[in-house]
Amino acid sequence: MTAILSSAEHAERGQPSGEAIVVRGVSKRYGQLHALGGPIGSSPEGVNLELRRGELTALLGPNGAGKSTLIGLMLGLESPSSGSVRVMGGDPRWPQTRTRVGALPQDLSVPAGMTVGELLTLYAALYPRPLAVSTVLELCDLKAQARQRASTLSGGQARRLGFGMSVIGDPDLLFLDEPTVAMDVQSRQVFWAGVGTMQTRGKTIVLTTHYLEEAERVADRVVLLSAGQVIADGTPQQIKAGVRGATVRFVSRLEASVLQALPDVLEVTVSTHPGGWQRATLRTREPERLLAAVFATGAELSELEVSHATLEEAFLNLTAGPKEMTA
Ligand SMILES: Nc1ncnc2c1ncn2[C@@H]1O[C@H](COP(=O)(O)OP(=O)(O)OP(=O)(O)O)[C@@H](O)[C@H]1O
Repeated sequence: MTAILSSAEHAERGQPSGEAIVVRGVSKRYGQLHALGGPIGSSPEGVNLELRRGELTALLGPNGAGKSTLIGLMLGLESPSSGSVRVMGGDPRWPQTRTRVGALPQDLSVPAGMTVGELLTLYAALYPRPLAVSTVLELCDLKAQARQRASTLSGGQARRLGFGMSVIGDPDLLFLDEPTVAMDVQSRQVFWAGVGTMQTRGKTIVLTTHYLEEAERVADRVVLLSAGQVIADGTPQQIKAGVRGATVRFVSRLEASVLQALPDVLEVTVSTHPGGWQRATLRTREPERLLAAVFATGAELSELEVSHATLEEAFLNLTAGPKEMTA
C-alpha cells in the first residue's frame, strides 16, 4: 500500500470504542472473480480497515475497484467470503445495528404516488428515535415540495429526498454512495451543508464518489481501492504528498524551446500573454531544481505559482501503477 497511515497506526490512534467500522481480512468472491481481497502473489490477502467514529471517509477507486462491494458488506447486504465486518461493535446484519445506520444507495427509487412528506413520515416510523420530518425537510431543502408527489421531483430534488430518507432515523453511521450524481450546483451546496450538519453532530460518514474535488474538500480521510485492494489510506493531504511533482506557472518572455530544455521538465504548455509575454505551465518532479534553473536564466518573471498534485492527479497516479511519478 502507498504511504500513508497503516491500519495498525489507525487502530493505535483510536480506542476500540472509537471505531465505527472494523473490517478484518475480508474478501468477497463472485464465482472465480475476486471483487474484494483475493490473492496477492501466492498468498490470499483480505482487506483490513478501521473507520473511526465521527470521521468522514471517502472511499475512492476506479470502476470495478470494489467500493460498492465493500459498502454492501458494511451494510450487511452481503456476507464476506472470508474475514469479518463489525459495524458500531456489532454484526451489520443484526437489526439493532441496522437501525443505527442510514444509507443513500446509487439506485434509489421512490414509491410512486406518495408525497415527500408522507414518505419521510413513513420512514421515520421505522426507527426508534427519528428526527422530526420538518427538520429533515429543512435539512434537504424540500419544505416547498413537502406536498408534492415524490415521483414528480427533479433528479437533483429526488437525490436530496434520498439524503433525507437516509438521515431521518438519526443514524450514527451514514453511507452515501455517489450522492451528488444528477445534482446541479445549488443542490450540491444544499446537500453538502446537510452533510456538514450531520458531521457537526458527530456522525460517521462513508462516501463514495467519482468527483475527486468534492472528496478532497470534504473528507477527513481517503481510502483508495484498486482491484479489490486498499492501495492508499490517509488524509487527502497525505495522499497528495505521496505523489511527487508539481505544476509551476509563470509569465515571462522565455520561449517554449528554452523551457523544454530546463532540467526535470515533464511537460510544457505555453500560451501567449499581452505585450509579447508568454504564460508558461510546467509539470515537474523536482519543482525546487526547476525553479533554480528558471531563475538562473535571469529572465524577468511575474505571476509565479507552484501547486502540488491535486487529489485527482494523485488518484490517477496511484491507480495507473508503479511506473509513473509515485514517490
Ligand atoms: N453480484 C455480483 N455478481 C458478480 N460480480 C459482481 C457482483 N457485484 C459486483 N461484481 C463485480 O465485482 C467487481 C467490483 O464491483 P463493485 O461494484 O464493487 O465496484 P465499484 O468500485 O463499486 O465500481 P463503480 O465505481 O463502477 O460503481 C466488479 O468486477 C463487478 O463486476
